[in-house]
Amino acid sequence: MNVERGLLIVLSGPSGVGKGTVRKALFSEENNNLYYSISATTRKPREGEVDGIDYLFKEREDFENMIENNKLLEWAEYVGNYYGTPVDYVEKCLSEGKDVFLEIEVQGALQVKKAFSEGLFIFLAPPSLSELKSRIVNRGTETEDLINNRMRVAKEEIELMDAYDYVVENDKVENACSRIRSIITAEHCRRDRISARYKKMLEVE
Ligand SMILES: Nc1nc2c(ncn2[C@@H]2O[C@H](COP(=O)(O)OP(=O)(O)O)[C@@H](O)[C@H]2O)c(=O)[nH]1
Ligand SMILES: Nc1ncnc2c1ncn2[C@@H]1O[C@H](COP(=O)(O)OP(=O)(O)O)[C@@H](O)[C@H]1O
Repeated sequence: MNVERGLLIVLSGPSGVGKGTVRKALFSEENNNLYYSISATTRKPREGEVDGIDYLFKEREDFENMIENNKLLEWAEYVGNYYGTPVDYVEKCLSEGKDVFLEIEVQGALQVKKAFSEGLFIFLAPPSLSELKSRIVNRGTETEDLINNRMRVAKEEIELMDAYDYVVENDKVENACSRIRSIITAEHCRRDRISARYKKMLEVE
């Protein structure tokens, strides 16, 4: 049977805007056809993070082998560490008609856009730069140097938001989630899957 390919959904935006929080909220609800792609990284696990759930934690050498062997759909070096999307999982889901959700930084999202222009690209934006900084500070996972580094990168990333299909403001987590759900629903309708089914039915008539 010919299965319609799934939708590749890319959520991106500056560090600290709430990508992880919004993604976890989205996945805490029932998602019939949405699958999260777990990234590989050379970053050390934070307290409470679990290998194989939050990330696939790798040594630099292992990550570089993945790059060399084309095991990554995209990868980026971000504030001193590598992050990348294992390609096999994404391809397998899409070919089975499942929607795949990537939560990645901006350089990586733009790489995916080049390879998969049919993807759905969503930029999560903070209500303001000062709110972004206080979210990073309040999260308490970064030293002052790293915070300044992330804010510097964030400003560069925000300038790239027009390259995305949609910009979603993360004022409240539940608002951002409902906007993202609406966008996914609308995208499925836009891609005309139902009309393709009808065309087949009409051919049989
Ligand atoms: N390009 C790319 N970026 C990723 C990937 N996985 C995570 N990231 C991004 O890397 C950045 C740093 O992630 P992390 O160290 O977990 O910090 P946090 O997201 O700011 O809490 C974030 O913007 C993530 O969205 C990936 O597979 N590829
Ligand atoms: N809508 C929101 N309002 C207030 N705080 C938020 C919101 N979304 C996320 N946060 C908080 O901001 C901080 C950064 O969120 P996180 O999900 O780690 O961001 P990212 O994954 O984009 O780096 C966390 O402390 C989180 O609880």
